[in-house]
Amino acid sequence: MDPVEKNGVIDRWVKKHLVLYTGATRHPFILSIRDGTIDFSSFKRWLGQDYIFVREFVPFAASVLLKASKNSDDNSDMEVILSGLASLSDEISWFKQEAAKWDVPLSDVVVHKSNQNYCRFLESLMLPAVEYSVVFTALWAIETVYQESFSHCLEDGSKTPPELLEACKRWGSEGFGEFCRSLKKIVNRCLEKAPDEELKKAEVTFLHVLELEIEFWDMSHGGPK
Ligand SMILES: Cc1ncc(CO)c(N)n1
Repeated sequence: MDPVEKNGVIDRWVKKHLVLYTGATRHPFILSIRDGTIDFSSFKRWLGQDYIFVREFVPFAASVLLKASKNSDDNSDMEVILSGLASLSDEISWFKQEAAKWDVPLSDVVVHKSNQNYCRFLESLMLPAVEYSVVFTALWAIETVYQESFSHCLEDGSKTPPELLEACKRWGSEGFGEFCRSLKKIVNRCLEKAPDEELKKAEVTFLHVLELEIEFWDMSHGGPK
């Protein structure tokens, strides 16, 4: 393993903020999928809300792509982000299919407050003035929380209901894990070179993503509406 990856900024931050990080990646909602006790009405609520989130996430990812084309000193960044965007197209189709299967009408989902806050945060990051390393930190964190959460539901010994396996595999699969590792390498490289003030901003952004992810899971968790 290369030394940058082993001792990179990201690993330091994850260690430093482990309680919050674990709060986002081992949330009761995810644990209830893993132990098979999940209430399907919670899953349906998550499905409808996440479809809305993902639609907002597309322009955010596109804004990161735009920044990569202007600011990045490594040509391969763009290819990594582009592959992420391509899978988002597939993901939107999946949400539509899945929603039809579960009878979740996507056309009249009422956007929940926590989701709205999260989408507003994404919008604030799309502004041209927000640094590449800062938005890339957010991109990495957003994807990684899902990767760490859903892969946990696929580990040996988990009792994930068969109906939810496909959802877990979308983000929990080895392929998505590889994508997240590519993102992490890019963030670490950007942060190595970032001035202190920018580094501080990126760390605050990381923490903010973790908080918003926890609120998103909180919103999804619980019994029927
Ligand atoms: C809330 C949320 N966070 C992260 C992801 C991963 O793309 C997602 N689909 N939704």
